[in-house]
Amino acid sequence: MAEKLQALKQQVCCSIDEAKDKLHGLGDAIWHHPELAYEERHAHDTLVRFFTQEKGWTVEPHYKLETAFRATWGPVGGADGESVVNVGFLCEYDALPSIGHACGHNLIAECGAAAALGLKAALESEEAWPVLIKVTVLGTPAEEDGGGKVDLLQEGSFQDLDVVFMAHPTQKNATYLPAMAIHSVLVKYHGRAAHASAYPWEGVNALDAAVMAYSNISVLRQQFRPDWRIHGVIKHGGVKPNIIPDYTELEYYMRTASHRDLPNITAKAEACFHAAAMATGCEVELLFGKNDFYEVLRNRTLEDLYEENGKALGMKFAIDGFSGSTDFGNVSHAVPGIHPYFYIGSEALNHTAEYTAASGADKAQFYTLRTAKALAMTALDVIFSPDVLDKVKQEFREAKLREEKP
Ligand SMILES: NCCCC(=O)N[C@@H](CCCN)C(=O)O
Repeated sequence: MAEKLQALKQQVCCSIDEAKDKLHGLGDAIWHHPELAYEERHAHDTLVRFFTQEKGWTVEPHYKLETAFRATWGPVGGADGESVVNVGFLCEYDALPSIGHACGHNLIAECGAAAALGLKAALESEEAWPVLIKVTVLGTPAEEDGGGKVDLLQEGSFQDLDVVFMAHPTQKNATYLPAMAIHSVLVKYHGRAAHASAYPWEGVNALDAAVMAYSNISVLRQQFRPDWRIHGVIKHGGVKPNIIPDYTELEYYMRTASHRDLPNITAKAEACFHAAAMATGCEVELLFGKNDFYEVLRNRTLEDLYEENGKALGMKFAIDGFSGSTDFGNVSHAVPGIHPYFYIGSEALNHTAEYTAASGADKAQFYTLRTAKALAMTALDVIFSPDVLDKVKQEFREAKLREEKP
């Protein structure tokens, strides 16, 4: 049995290696054409074309969202009437404003596609499987802004999946990093314009409100728990020194270790925004983001298997580190899964121009495809033994119960 599983894992690796040029072409096409959240039309079309050209995939473009897609293969194996084990791989492909693929989501898309291709090839190489198996690739837009996975969860797109996999590029390999829950808000101050020299007393200064809000938050921050974060930018700050700004806009991200604390951090931040409005006489409007992201619910069974497979491929794993937030967090509360991080051959930091360069460099290819192999090998572990899937699901149920306790 163990030898058979090893042979299948070998098949995963060979198939991904054989497909490396077209997989590189996929990641490259997305990297060269960065698109913002919910606008990833080129990436969507590129991925849809890719899976349409591959044999055996049923592809659904514009799946529930304009720039989402689903590609499915199977079911294969098993006997009639058996329930299907449906393994999901997720592809992200949105970029950041101004700096392109500075978070390497082009590589996430490539990695998800590669893992799915590798797993399919291994499954095809074997005639008899004890269970019915299906492979699903979900193209999930808008991770950087909005949360396409949360939209898709609300549409029921994850309901028939048993386990989900994706991986995110960063400076090291890690089976897990503590992604934070996040809530966002757009803050708009409305004041009154006036000539800033001739009759300033007629004005109501919306920039003063924005600056006070920024300072209030900065003061508040020193009383935060170490695992809370808040950060913002002034998106509009006025147009000319001699016009008292009648409109300003800020955007803030509020993060906590658990989504249960988001209402607490939000209430504190709201007080800061309202205080600035009251002090300056401005009106304030708070527009909260449509989807909160949850922290990632861990599945150690999957993490351990992934680490074992990664190590067999030569990966070295870090045991600590920091992260931002991800809408995979919400997925992990609905379906067991993992969201490991992978090194791409560069020490550059995510969300910098240097990282954009690193995620488009040829050097990143080896690491991305190695990660895809480890994901597909882990999927094989789950498929190959019903006990492993039972353990994964049991751990998920227990984590949910713990998490739901008051
Ligand atoms: N953990 C993956 C990092 C990806 C990332 O940077 N995501 C953004 C999400 C912002 C959602 N509005 C982040 O700032 O954490």
